[in-house]
Amino acid sequence: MLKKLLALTDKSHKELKKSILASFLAQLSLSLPVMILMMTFIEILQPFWGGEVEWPKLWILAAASVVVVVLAFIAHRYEYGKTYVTAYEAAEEKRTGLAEHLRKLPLSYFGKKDLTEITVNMMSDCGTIEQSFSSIIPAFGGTLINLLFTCVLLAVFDWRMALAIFISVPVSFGFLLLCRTMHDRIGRAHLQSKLDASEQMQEYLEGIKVIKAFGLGGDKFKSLEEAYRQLMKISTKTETVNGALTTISMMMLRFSIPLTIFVGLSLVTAGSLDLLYFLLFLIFSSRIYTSLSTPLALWGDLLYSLLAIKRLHEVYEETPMGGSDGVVLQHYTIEFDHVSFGYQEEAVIKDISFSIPQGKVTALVGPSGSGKSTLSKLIARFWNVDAGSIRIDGTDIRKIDPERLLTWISFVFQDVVLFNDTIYNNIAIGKSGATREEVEEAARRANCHDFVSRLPEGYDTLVGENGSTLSGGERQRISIARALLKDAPIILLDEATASLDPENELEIQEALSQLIKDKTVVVIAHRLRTIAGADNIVVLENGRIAEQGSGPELLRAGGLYAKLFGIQQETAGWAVEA
Ligand SMILES: Nc1ncnc2c1ncn2[C@@H]1O[C@H](COP(=O)(O)OP(=O)(O)OP(=O)(O)O)[C@@H](O)[C@H]1O
Repeated sequence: MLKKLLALTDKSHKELKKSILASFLAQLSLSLPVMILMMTFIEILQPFWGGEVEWPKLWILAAASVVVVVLAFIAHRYEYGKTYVTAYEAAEEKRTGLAEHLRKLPLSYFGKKDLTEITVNMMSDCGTIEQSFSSIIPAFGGTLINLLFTCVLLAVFDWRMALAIFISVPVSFGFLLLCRTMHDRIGRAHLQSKLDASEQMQEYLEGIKVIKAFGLGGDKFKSLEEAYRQLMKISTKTETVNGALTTISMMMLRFSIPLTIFVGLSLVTAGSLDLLYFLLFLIFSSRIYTSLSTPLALWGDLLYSLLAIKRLHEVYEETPMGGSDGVVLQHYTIEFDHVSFGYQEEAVIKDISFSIPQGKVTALVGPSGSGKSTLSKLIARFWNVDAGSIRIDGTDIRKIDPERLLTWISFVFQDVVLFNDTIYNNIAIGKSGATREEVEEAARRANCHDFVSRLPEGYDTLVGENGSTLSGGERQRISIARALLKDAPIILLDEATASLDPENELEIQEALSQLIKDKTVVVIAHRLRTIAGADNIVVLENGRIAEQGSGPELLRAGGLYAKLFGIQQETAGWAVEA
């Protein structure tokens, strides 16, 4: 049950059971001295009701006390080790498992969820799991088992007194169970509010340049402030409700005290319970209620953890893209066969069929929003098509595992993604196990070597977050070096030189020429002169193919391509005028 409820792996389930057992043993080790004390009292007070003190028994009890102290020490050490180790292991397992799972999800998932939500899932929800595994679930489970154990033990002494002591336990937990819907509602609102505040903070930090440039500090800060005020309010409300419910349940629990006194006195008066036993039951019951306050106080936290775990597992319920990782491709001709696709309901690509021959350069052109980038990302299976199929070497790409498919494809985008790592490592991710010579050779061919050599630490220079210490052109060349190292047979280029100065552009054009030699290339072009020599130019308009052919053919045809070409010729002479 625990395994299903918390969606645990076999290993975590086993470890969690061990930490509950450890918590039980630790609590038992605290109860045992009280029992020994009870038995010692009974023994010492024997003369009061006409018996005799049995000294050997007292010596055994004294020895038992020493053993119990040692056991208590061991049990607490074991509990500490088990609970924390289990918690950190479970959180680590969840975080890495989640990261791995996310990698396999289609990009459409990331369209539905933004990055902040995923980050909160990974950090905050996993943190809640860490806390619940270290201090909530073991303590809760351990106390309940200890309670059951004590209940049975006391029932052996006198079942009527045990019943009077424990009767309020199911009542107060029953009350908490009845209030679960309220707990869940507030817990969900709290989690959502935390997410909203994180989103606001992320937007604030990401947009700090724009905020400064446009003087939006006041407005943006106000919405951030409001998000945190809301979080403060809902946090206070959560604590108030939790506190009130816990207090009520504890009061219910303590109803058993007068009941125990009443039952005890009745039994003593009727002569069926010794006064001494009655007093000892009273002492013991007060201890039980103190230890019971732990699970009652943890109840709210437990439900909150379950909500966080549930939210985390909604991510796991998203199905990764299927496909075999054993597919082998011999040729790299790409065919679009009546492909339609839309990010939402509306189709962005409409019944498109065309072929991208192996070893040739195919350019995709068209007005902004016509679907060029979408087509290139469909080749890499970032999304599955809605209708029709895309085939490489005759194999429908939906039959190929996405990670396997990407081994044959290299991307060079305008918005280069670099990791906050050394230049060397940023290039080396192109090929696992690449040698230093291979990395430097790729850097040379991508025109990176000269600028890298001028840096104080050369290839070991850290590039900052997303390469913030490098220029746009340098970042671009590193991404080309990475693609050169990967040496994939299919290259997808999203016109990489559009935003660069002429000198940088030349260097990148040279690097790109190296990259695309003998490859199957799909290039998305914004400036038509850069793809005038492409083998085939596919002109898109509103998600459909308007025309295709070579540059001269299309110019002669006088269609959309010729029109776009004409516009670009006119704007080529544009200049800022005072
Ligand atoms: N992730 C997305 N989610 C929803 N809609 C999207 C997404 N990406 C693109 N679109 C929409 O799909 C359409 C085609 O976009 P796409 O980026 O393929 O066009 P494009 O021809 O490459 O444009 P541009 O030349 O401006 O880069 C546009 O209407 C765009 O708004």
